[in-house]
Amino acid sequence: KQPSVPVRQYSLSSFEIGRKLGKGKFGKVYCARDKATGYVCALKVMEKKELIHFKVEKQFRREIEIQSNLRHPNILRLFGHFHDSERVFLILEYAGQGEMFKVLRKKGRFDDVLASQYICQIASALSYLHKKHIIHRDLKPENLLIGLDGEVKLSDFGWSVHTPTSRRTTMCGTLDYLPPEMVEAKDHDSRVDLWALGVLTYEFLVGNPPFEEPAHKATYKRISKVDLKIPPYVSVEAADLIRRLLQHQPERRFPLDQIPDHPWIVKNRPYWPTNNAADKKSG
Ligand SMILES: Cc1cc(Cn2cc(-c3c(Cl)cnc4nc(-c5cn(C)nc5C)[nH]c34)cn2)no1
Repeated sequence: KQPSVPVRQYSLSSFEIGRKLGKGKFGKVYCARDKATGYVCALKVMEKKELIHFKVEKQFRREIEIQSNLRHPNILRLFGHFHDSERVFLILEYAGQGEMFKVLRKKGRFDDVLASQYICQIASALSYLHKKHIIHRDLKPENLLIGLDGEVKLSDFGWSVHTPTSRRTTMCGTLDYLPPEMVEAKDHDSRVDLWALGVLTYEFLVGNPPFEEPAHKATYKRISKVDLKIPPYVSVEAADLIRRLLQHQPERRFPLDQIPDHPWIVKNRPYWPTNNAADKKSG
C-alpha cells in the first residue's frame, strides 16, 4: 500500500511574498516562495467580503474543486488553498513569462508559427478538459498565461462547469467570446469552447476579436449572425480553421482532436521544435 503523502497545511507564514504580479476583478496575485522547499509559486489573494459582495463564492469553490484535480502541461496547476479571517489564498503554479493578453497587446498580433503553436496547445488542454466532461466557458487572452519555455497555460476556472449545463449566473464582462447558443441563453455543451477557440485564433492573428463592437447589442447581433470578416493578410489555412470553428451550429464546429492535423497547424509546426521542457526531458 502506497504511503499516503501527508497533505501539508499552508498558511501565509509558509511563504516569502515577492512582487505583485497582477490584479483581477477579485483580488491580486503575488510571486511567493515556499520557505520549506524554496519552490516559487503564484499566490492569488482574494478578500472574503468581496467574494460575498459579488456573490462569487460558489464560482470560487468550483474553481478550486475543478482546477486542483487537473494535471496537464497547458493547464495552470492549483497546488492548494488556505484562508485567514478576511482572505482566501490560492497556491498556483508560477508562469514564467506572464500574461498572454499583455504579450498580445504589446506585439499587436502573432504570426502563423506562434499563433498555431498556441492554438494547438490550447486545443490539447481543452481536449483533456472535455474528456473529463469539463467545459472552460471563459477562454480568452486574459485567462491565458505563458510558461518559462513559452508554453501556454490555461488558467481561471471560475466559469468552468461539468457538461451539459445551462448557465444560471448572469454573465458579466466581455460578450466577445460567447457563442450564439450562450448569447441566446440556450442549453450549451463543450462545443462552446470550440467557438471560443475560433475567436481566440482570430484575435491572435488580427489583434482584436472578430465580432467586437462598442455596444453589447451590436456584438450580440454580429455573433448571432456570425458576421465574420477575415482580413486579407490572414493566411488561407488560418482563415479555413477560423471558419470551421466559428460555425453557428455547435455540431458543425471543427472537432478538437482533428486540430493537430489541420493544414494551418501542420504547415507552421517548426521542424526543430522550440527548446521546450519536452526536449529537456528526452535529453
Ligand atoms: C486576481 C487575479 C489576477 C489575475 C491575473 N494574473 C495572473 C498572474 C500570474 C499567475 Cl496566476 C501565475 N503566474 C504568473 N506569472 C506572472 C508573471 C511572470 N512575469 C515575468 N510577469 C508576470 C506578470 N503572472 C502570473 C498575475 N496576474 N488573475 O486573477
